[in-house]
Amino acid sequence: MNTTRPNFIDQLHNAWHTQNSLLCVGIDPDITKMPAPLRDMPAERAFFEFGQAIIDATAPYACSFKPQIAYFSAHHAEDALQELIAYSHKHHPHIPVILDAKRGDIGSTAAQYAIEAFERFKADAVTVNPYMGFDSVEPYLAYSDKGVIVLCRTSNPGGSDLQFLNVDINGQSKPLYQHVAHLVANQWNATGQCALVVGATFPNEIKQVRDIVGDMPLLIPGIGAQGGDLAATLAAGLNARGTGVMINSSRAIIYASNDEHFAQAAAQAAQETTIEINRLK
Ligand SMILES: O=C(O)c1cc(=O)[nH]c(=O)n1[C@@H]1O[C@H](COP(=O)(O)O)[C@@H](O)[C@H]1O
Repeated sequence: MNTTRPNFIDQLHNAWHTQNSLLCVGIDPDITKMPAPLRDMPAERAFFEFGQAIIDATAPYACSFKPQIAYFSAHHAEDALQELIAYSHKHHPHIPVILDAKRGDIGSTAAQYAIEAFERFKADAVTVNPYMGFDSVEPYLAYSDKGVIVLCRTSNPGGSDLQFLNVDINGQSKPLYQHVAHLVANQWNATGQCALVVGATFPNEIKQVRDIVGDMPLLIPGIGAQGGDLAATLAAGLNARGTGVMINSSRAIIYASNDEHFAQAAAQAAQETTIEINRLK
């Protein structure tokens, strides 16, 4: 369970300040959107080269990286993901890497997923689904220096199917996502390693969550390709210190261009997004 990486929450606070950035660069490699020379390579090699170029190009503008595991595992490219995270740790050690896996299962299986995230991939944090309750999240919390980022109010339209249902807690009715925010803030986060996912497509709900969780970090996907409102998101999500958020953008940055200058285009998109975030905050 030992790792030489610093504690995720400390890394994040450090990156917010030293990088002057609240931008999380999402790494969702899709071979069909890559430049021609990469499309012609075996997936494993293409994913690593693409990811490496994106990481190097966007590192000056990022507070975190978030590779999405499905893009790799769907194409038998988990080794490329592992290599990419090792590359990021080596060349950009001050930038935390979040493994977006959205895991959720009974404790014994969750323990294996935790090994996968933290020992195999050596991620600094992982996204998890709270639907199966506390014992499904506990195995990740056993890694005390790692971040555990719990889905709360997701960015997709279907998130409302369950997360918006009212639940009765001690005679008080509230939407399920608010109950998740309360649970994580008041019970699951005893070790201070938790964060929550809230979508930029729902700024009103981000505000509700921020009011419940105090300064807890929020991972906020949904700007860029999903059309979330950046200004409203920042107004709702920043904590009292003007930080507290990882504003994720994936496709709008990594596919800013699909010609041979894709990395330069990604750097420019990341820089512009960071400048815009800093202007609005
Ligand atoms: O946990 C996530 O990262 C996540 C949660 C959520 O509610 N919505 C959401 O889009 N995501 C992820 O964030 C990324 C968004 O990508 P773009 O829409 O291309 O910026 C994808 O990797 C999604 O899987």
